[in-house]
Amino acid sequence: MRKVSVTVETAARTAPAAVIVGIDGPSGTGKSSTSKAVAAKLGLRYLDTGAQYRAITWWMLSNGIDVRDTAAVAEAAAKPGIVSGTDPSAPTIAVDGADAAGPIRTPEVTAAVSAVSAVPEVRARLTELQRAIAAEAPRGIVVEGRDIGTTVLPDADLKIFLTASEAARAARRSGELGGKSASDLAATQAALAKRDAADSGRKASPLAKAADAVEVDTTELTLEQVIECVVTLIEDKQQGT
Ligand SMILES: Nc1ncnc2c1ncn2[C@@H]1O[C@H](COP(=O)(O)OP(=O)(O)O)[C@@H](O)[C@H]1O
Ligand SMILES: Nc1ccn([C@@H]2O[C@H](COP(=O)(O)OP(=O)(O)O)[C@@H](O)[C@H]2O)c(=O)n1
Repeated sequence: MRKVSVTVETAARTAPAAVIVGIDGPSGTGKSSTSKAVAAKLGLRYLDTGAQYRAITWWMLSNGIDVRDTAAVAEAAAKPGIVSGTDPSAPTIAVDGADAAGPIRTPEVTAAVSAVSAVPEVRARLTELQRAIAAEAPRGIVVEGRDIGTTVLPDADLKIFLTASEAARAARRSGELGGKSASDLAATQAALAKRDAADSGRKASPLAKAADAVEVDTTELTLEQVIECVVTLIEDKQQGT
C-alpha cells in the first residue's frame, strides 16, 4: 500500500508539464506542415483551427446559407457538430459525424471561409471548442491558426508567428494545387492576398502577431529548417533557458 502511494507521488513529481504552443501566420507560411511535424516529433497533440473554420463554412454552403448574410451565419453557428482528431500523424475533421477532410479544401470553401470566420458567433463557438481541446491534451499540443496567440490561448507557453514573402507563399500554394502556368500562379497569389487582407482586416480577433510571439521568416528556409527551429524553441522553453 505504502509502496504504491510513493510510486504515484514520484510519477506526479517527474511527469513533464503539458506544453501549449500556438503557431499563427498568414496562408502558406508553413503553419500546418510545421505544426504537424513538430507535434509528432515531441509527442504532442495537434490542432488545425483553420480546418474547423473550413468545416463550419462547408456546412453553411451545404445547407444553403448565404455566407454574406452575417445574421444567418450567426444564427446557424451552433448547429453543425464539429469534431477534430488531434493525432499529428493522422489529423481528422468531421462534421455531423461525416469525414469532411476532402470537402473543406475545395475552392468554394476557400473563397467563402473568410466571410464565415469574421462572424463573432462563429469565432466564439470555435474558440471555446479549441480551448477545451487544448486543455485535454495530456502532454501538450501545437495549435495553429490566425488568433491562437492573441485570443484563443493568450497564456500559451510558446507563441510563434510564421511569415514569408507573398511570392514565396503563392509559389508554395500554387505548387500544392498543381498549378503549372504563370497565370495559375498569379491567380493563386491574388486569392491568397485577398484572403489575408480579409483575415487581417476583420474586427473579431483578426490575424495578428501577439506581442510576445517569436517571429520566424520562412521565405529562405526549408521546411526542415523551420521544424528544427520550432523544436529548439520548445525544448528551450521546457528547460527554462
Ligand atoms: N519553408 C518551406 N519551404 C518550402 N515549402 C514549404 C515550406 N513550408 C511549407 N512549405 C510547403 O508550402 C505549402 C503550404 O504549407 P502549409 O504548411 O499548408 O502552410 P499554411 O498552413 O501556413 O497555410 C505546403 O505544400 C508545404 O509543404
Ligand atoms: N484561428 C483561425 C484559423 C483560421 N481562420 C480562418 O480560416 C481560414 C482557413 O484557414 P487555413 O488555416 O485552413 O488556411 P490555409 O491553410 O488555406 O492558409 C483562414 O483564411 C481564416 O479565415 C481563422 O479565422 N482563425
